[in-house]
Amino acid sequence: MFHVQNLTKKFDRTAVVKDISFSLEKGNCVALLGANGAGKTTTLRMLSGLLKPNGGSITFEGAEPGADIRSYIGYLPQYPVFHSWMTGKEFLVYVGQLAHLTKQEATERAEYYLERVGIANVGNQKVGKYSGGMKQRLGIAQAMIHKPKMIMLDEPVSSLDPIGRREVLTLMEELKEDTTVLFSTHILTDAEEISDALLVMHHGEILEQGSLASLRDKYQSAKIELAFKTFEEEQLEALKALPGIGEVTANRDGIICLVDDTEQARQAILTKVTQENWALTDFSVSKTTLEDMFMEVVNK
Ligand SMILES: Nc1ncnc2c1ncn2[C@@H]1O[C@H](COP(=O)(O)OP(=O)(O)OP(=O)(O)O)[C@@H](O)[C@H]1O
Repeated sequence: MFHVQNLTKKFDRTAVVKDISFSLEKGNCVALLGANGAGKTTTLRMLSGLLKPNGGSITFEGAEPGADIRSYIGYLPQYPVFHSWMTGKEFLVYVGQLAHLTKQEATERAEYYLERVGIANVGNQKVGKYSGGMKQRLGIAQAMIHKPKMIMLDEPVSSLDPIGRREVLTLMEELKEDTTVLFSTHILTDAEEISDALLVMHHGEILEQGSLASLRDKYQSAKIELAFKTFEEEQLEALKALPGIGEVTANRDGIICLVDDTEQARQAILTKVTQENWALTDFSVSKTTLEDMFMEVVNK
């Protein structure tokens, strides 16, 4: 329902978003995942109509040709500015009127969205007294007030404490019943927890995209993690030579073996450990995580 084609942005002569293309399905919650400086904010600002691209197109299915896309999109910036002397309700009525609603419509919507995002009880309190989590909820209500087809949230939970973070993540997951949600994050577990699909951005490019399930299918593999009381380089080499084992890497916590055949690899490792009398302190069989996938994609 929403298509981005060959979108590019340059600052001076440096391209920070490089020819990116993707589509979003209606009613999905999609994470734009990338490290600091990857180009996420620049992308969201272009998609929300705040920044002019140097090239490419953004289209909504069913939109009038040449229509202002801002009426289809709600946007919550990474550092939203609220008028702290206003109450939450006054603020929403104000932004509703800026979005060309009548005062009565804006008031009705303000009441509805205060309820929808779970802060109706503090709607008549000054925003200056809100916690970080309440402010983000108010920011989401502000982005929804004109009933957009899609909302874009830039790092919506990165400044919140664990409780606020949980509340806002749950709310975002619920919101896809009302609208499509695109949010940026550098936190892999947040993306994994609530999104249906991922766009993996690195140095201005979308390196990988797809549903969480399809990316898991493509990248997820079994792994065996080992730790020894003392670690020698020869152990690494010996493990690499065993049957059923793919790539072997060492980090400060131990050794990670990606395995092609879990049972064969498990038996081969344990036999080798016994034969060599290596002092094994940890042994676990698991699956690679989204973080492993991210590292694989960005290091390709
Ligand atoms: N107005 C600007 N002028 C020049 N360079 C800019 C401007 N805005 C962003 N950049 C550069 O573009 C690159 C991408 O920045 P952007 O803020 O889009 O990344 P990000 O993925 O959102 O990072 P973060 O997670 O740190 O917010 C960075 O190298 C940044 O320094």
